[in-house]
Amino acid sequence: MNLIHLGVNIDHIATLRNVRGNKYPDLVHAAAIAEMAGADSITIHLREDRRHVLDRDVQILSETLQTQMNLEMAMTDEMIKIALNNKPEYVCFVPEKRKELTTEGGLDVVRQAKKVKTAIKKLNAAGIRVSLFIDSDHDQIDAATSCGASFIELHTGAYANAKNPKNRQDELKKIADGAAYAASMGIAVNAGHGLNYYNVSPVAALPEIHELNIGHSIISRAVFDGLQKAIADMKVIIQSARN
Ligand SMILES: CC(=O)[C@@H](O)[C@H](O)COP(=O)(O)O
Ligand SMILES: NCC(=O)COP(=O)(O)O
Repeated sequence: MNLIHLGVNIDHIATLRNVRGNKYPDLVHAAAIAEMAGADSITIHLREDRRHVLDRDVQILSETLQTQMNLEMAMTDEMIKIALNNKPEYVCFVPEKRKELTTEGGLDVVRQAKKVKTAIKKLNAAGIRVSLFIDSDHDQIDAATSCGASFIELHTGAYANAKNPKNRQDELKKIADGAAYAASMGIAVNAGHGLNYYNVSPVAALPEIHELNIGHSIISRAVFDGLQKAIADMKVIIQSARN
């Protein structure tokens, strides 16, 4: 069987923690559960605005992860320094816009090929492999290959957000075409963004895809999956206090 890997993105555990400035829910705890459940890698996106994952999380997770860290980040000197200090197995360069709710598009590797190449060289020299989060476009795939990236991650957001079946099918075709083209160029292919329990299967079926990175939908489902027990546990505690 052609195995596919699952990278679990735990950003939104940090969103929940930061909203109250608490110590919980803790990312180390979340990552350990994800790994015990079968995650092949743990993805975290250290955003420049630190809206969820924090520098401290990267540092602690780099000491505790049993699998592999896929550190998503903007391609800036500050972020590259953080990666070099923490040595994740993978860095994935992602474009960031300050006001976006979540990542809106792929990295323009064609336009900044020289900068991408230099950054990849620096990280590779420290033993860190680099992935580029790009749209499914032949020119971008060619540029990623010639810059020396180990992987590309195809942005599945347009597919996931498509409002009608025809658009969704068109977006799926683009991803399928990009995956096949990238494989023919000899570069490994991951994919992710906005994948959920209802839309993931057609993407997972594409044979060239090595790993899917999925976060928001998994963390969201976990809330409902655990809600009944969480309430029952609290009932036991408050009732026991009266006994
Ligand atoms: C690159 C990508 O698709 C995800 O990492 C996404 O950007 C997660 O970041 P947020 O959790 O901040 O949306
Ligand atoms: N790189 C994509 C990712 O990490 C997960 O994104 P999402 O499932 O939270 O949209």
